[in-house]
Amino acid sequence: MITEYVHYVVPAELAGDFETACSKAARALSASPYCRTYDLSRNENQYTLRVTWVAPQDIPELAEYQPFATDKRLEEPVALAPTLFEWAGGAEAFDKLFTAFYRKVAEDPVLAPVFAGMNPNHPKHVAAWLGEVFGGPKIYSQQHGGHPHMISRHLGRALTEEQRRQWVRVLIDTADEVGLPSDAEFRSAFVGYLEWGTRMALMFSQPGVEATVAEPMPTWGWGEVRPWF
Ligand code: HEM
Repeated sequence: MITEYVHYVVPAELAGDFETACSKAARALSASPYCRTYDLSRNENQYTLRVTWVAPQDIPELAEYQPFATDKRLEEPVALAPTLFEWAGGAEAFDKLFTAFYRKVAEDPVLAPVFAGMNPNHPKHVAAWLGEVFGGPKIYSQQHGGHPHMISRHLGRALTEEQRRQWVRVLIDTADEVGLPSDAEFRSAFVGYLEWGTRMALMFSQPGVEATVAEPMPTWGWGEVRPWF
């Protein structure tokens, strides 16, 4: 495992082009089996790209922006925090969570009608989605159509705030029931993603919304609080 940092100084008039190139690079990073996490931070006209690679080969360049790269370095992480996927218990934990969740959904007066025509493999697909977002294998991207497919499954559904809240509430109850880690750090990251993800799903589902489906998979990390390990 290795972390790459690239520091860029980009003139204001090229900031838009730079960010477009970064979105393109994000899609490549998201699809790369060698890339574990990435993020881009900005401070006025300075950007820092941080990428954690499984192996140091296959590192793509933002070629046209190399002239603006002022510093590039590779670091062996001293102690890399486990991914949320690993901390949660891996693929088995996510399968267990969503199998139990959709059993409860079928009995829930608010959610059952929404999922009445659900594909029987839906729980497995959502488990693969969340596992990948949380740093697990890129199964949803490689086998289930990735971000475009997930977004397209919500388009036009006109979900309501009541349904969104109930989805979150039932999933949190299920997480307790199946014994997902209950430490404050994991739960804060978990609930943070659920809040973000469900609000995005609600937004994309509204009538007339045309989503940019070609966005890369989101990746979720520990956020402000890291685990004690
Ligand atoms: C963090 C939030 C969410 C995530 C990660 C998520 C994930 C997904 C994924 C991955 C799919 C496509 C499954 C496939 O590939 O077959 C999907 C479909 C769907 N989602 Fe969501 N979803 C979220 C929020 C919601 C909410 C809040 C609702 C409604 C209350 C909802 C309703 C649906 C429905 C009805 C489908 C289609 C199910 C089917 O026919 O198979 N989703 N969702």
